[in-house]
Amino acid sequence: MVKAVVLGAAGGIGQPLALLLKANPLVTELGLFDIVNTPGVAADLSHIATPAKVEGFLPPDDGLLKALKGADVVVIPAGVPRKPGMTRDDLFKINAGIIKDLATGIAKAAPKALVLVISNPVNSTVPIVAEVFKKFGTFDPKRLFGVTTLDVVRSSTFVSEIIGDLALSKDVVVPVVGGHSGVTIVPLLSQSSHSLPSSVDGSAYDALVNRIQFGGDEVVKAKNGAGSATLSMAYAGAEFAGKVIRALNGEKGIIAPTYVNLSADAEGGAALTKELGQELAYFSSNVELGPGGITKINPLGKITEKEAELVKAAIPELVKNIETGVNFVAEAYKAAEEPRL
Ligand SMILES: NC(=O)c1ccc[n+]([C@@H]2O[C@H](COP(=O)([O-])OP(=O)(O)OC[C@H]3O[C@@H](n4cnc5c(N)ncnc54)[C@H](O)[C@@H]3O)[C@@H](O)[C@H]2O)c1
Ligand SMILES: O=C(O)C[C@H](O)C(=O)O
Repeated sequence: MVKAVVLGAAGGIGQPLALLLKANPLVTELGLFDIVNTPGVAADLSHIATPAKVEGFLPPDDGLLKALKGADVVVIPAGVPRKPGMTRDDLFKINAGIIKDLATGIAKAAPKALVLVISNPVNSTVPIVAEVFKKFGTFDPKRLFGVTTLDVVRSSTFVSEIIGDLALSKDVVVPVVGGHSGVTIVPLLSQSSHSLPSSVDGSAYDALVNRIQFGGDEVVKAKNGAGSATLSMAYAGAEFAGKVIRALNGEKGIIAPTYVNLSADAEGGAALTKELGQELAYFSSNVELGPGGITKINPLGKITEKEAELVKAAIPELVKNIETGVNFVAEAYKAAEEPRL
């Protein structure tokens, strides 16, 4: 029995993601929350012949808390997307407050849930969720994930395109580490499950790395003001949520890269910190998943000099993004009363 909840379920990502979760036979209950349209989305999905019982909630009458009650997994794609010319950090002003409020709801109604954050800027929204949970005394780093799967999906696709066989893309695995924006997205192409042709060196290698780092911009530009990646993100979100749910269900040996608090596994965090050469509270790396969330954070392992340079370039940006998230919550609570459950 698994209850999954989508916060922001009526949006561009939320709707197809809810569809894919409804299609997941392991999901037995699906709660949908948004500030608009969830009753309609829920009614529509509820006619699909799969096990999940679907319910939609709106803000009145504690809709958020009702949607979250009993949740095992909460996926958050709520918030505004980019338009051309914007960076993900430009979304912080609006999305930070939305994420803080939703995290408050989770702390109150589903403190044991596994929480998967999609809303941008992920490098900062994940620390916001953690800081809110700390205020409520419910923070468990093993249960909090920044969803970076789209970068992994893009890497698989772009690498198989270069190999010349898109049919391979479902098998191509490229670890992507760091964070989820521009230079913080670091593909470890040397660890790709499928070797790149030897022609992919020098400028061709740089172009591939750049395409993976800025794949989001490609979609934002093509959508021309109508938002950012939604369908590929829903696919990626469902893939990651599917892994988390399989692990929750007792399946062993599930590994995925995700942006996590490095205290989730003190030993793994320390090993990674040593590799990075400096302390960082959050970083995306391959993690092993179990029924309670993260069981192990894997270090980067053997990387090339070029990849080490990319990691080095990501660190100052990550430090800044993490600090922005942490400070936002500190400021928000400064004047306000301490939260109470
Ligand atoms: N992590 C990633 O790889 C990744 C990929 C794509 C998009 N994103 C991010 O996901 C977010 C959503 O993108 P989208 O294209 O679905 O946007 P969208 O505007 O289509 O949908 C967002 C939804 O959030 C809802 N919402 C707003 N405030 C809310 C609140 N307080 N509570 C609940 N719901 C609320 C809106 O009503 C809307 O339905 C954006 O921040 C975007 O940048 C992340
Ligand atoms: O690019 C964006 O703003 C959305 C998302 O983070 C993406 O990578 O597609």
